[in-house]
Amino acid sequence: MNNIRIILAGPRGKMGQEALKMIEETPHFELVAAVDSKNDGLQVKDLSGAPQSMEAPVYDDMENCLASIEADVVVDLTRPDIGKIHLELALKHGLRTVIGTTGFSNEDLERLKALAEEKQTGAIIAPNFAIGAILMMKFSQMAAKYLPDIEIIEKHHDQKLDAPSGTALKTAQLITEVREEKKQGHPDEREDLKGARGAELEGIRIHSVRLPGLVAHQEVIFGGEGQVLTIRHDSMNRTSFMPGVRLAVESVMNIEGLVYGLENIME
Ligand SMILES: NC(=O)C1=CN([C@@H]2O[C@H](COP(=O)(O)OP(=O)(O)OC[C@H]3O[C@@H](n4cnc5c(N)ncnc54)[C@H](O)[C@@H]3O)[C@@H](O)[C@H]2O)C=CC1
Ligand SMILES: O=C(O)C1=N[C@H](C(=O)O)C[C@H](O)C1
Repeated sequence: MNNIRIILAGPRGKMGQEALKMIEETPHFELVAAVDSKNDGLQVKDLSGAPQSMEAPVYDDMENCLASIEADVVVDLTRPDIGKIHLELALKHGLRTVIGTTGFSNEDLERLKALAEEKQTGAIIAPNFAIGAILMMKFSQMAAKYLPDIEIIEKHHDQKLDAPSGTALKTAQLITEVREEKKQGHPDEREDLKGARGAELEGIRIHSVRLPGLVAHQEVIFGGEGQVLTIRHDSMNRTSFMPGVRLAVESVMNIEGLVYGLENIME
């Protein structure tokens, strides 16, 4: 297999540091540059938490990096607002792209899909890279056909910027593919404290918890007459996401167009 040359955006972040280790440990991956919010001109090995063997330049601007560096794939693990911009820039340069940030609207997805097709390149947006979380979403879609009253509780660390999580949104979207929109709870229920019933997507309630000590956790709760089914996934650390990042980088080399969700590339 030829080496896959990677530009990583967000190398100092919690996910970025894990991704650097994963790239270093993968024989056919090669880090050719990193894009950080600062530290232009340094080497990746100079960044805190980076492996000392990584002799790739750091850029503080994605456009400069793309203009200067030959690469195969851009991996973005930055922030919801920045991931979107980086994806568009990378696609315009005809580069393959793996995006771990969330917050893409349906309009964004349509626009970026058209751009990937126009540039005849591939992109993967993965709201969750953990294989267990993908299974949780698939099992939830399966269960929703039979138990259509559903609430989602997602719990994350208190540094998370977006709510609800991309995983909760993707779970709800997958469920809406197999379940009619429905009003849940009592027809006359009221919120005496705003937000008490959580957010709503086609009748599915989504509740977001943010606390120190948490990493990334989700429960999908299905209620039926005399029974409750809970499907739950926990990421205890960020290493849990790395097999999925590796799979996405390898897979994006062979796809054309935009793929939204790792479930679409898992065999
Ligand atoms: N898809 C998935 O499975 C997962 C996705 N995430 C998402 O990945 C992103 C990163 O998560 P964490 O590492 O926990 O966050 P973090 O806050 O620890 O790291 C984000 C990094 O991005 C950098 N950054 C900000 N603006 C930038 C720019 N313009 N250019 C380059 N770098 C920039 C920051 O300096 C920081 O080092 C978040 O959006 C999070 O929601 C996190 C975990 C799993
Ligand atoms: O910000 C995080 O940490 C995570 N973000 C993703 C999301 O929004 O679902 C994936 C995972 O839950 C961790």
